[in-house]
Amino acid sequence: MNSDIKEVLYTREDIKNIAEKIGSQLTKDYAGKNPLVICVLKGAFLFMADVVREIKTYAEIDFMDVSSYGDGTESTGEIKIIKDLDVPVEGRNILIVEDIIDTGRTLNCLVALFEHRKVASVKICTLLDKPDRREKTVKPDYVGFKVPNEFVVGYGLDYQGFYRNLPYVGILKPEIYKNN
Ligand SMILES: O=P(O)(O)OC[C@H]1O[C@H](OP(=O)(O)OP(=O)(O)O)[C@H](O)[C@@H]1O
Ligand code: HPA
Repeated sequence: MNSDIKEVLYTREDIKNIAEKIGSQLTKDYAGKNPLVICVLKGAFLFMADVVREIKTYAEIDFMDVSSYGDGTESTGEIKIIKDLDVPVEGRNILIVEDIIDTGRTLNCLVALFEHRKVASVKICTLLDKPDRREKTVKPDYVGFKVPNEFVVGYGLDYQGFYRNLPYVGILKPEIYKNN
């Protein structure tokens, strides 16, 4: 699996450090606000686990499974809600935790959905931001790292279901996905 990686961008240590930094900011920003912290499955599961353990104030957590249509390296439009939240969100302060913002379609749709559900506030925390690929407006509030316009995997991010268990973020060798 490691041999499919062209370059390691962020190690587990880098990610641990940035999660601590973001977590301490979130602790300040959300003190007294009882946020609902939402993990967007599946990609955000590891980063979510890191970040919530660094939030030192009351916070509820929930999970949503959304997927862009299609299953290659290109996302193809609208999102599909596979699993919705367990709790109502009207009037809540929502923090969405994501692994990556790429074209922005997923988060653009999700933010619109939460606004439609009349939340008090909605903010975005993402491990990775790939701004060069943006098609839809998304303004992340907490960003771990900006990544170049390359297909990255690991630490939750997949290619066709694999590589999520890599303990780092790396660039996938193009020959891996170009052969498919
Ligand atoms: O900004 P975008 O172009 O919309 O891309 C970002 C989204 O794509 C990935 O999810 P995916 O739909 O592949 O599902 P997964 O999290 O289960 O891997 C990623 O986890 C983000 O949710
Ligand atoms: O670079 C990426 N890697 C994995 N999944 C993704 N979903 C959007 N962009 C990416």
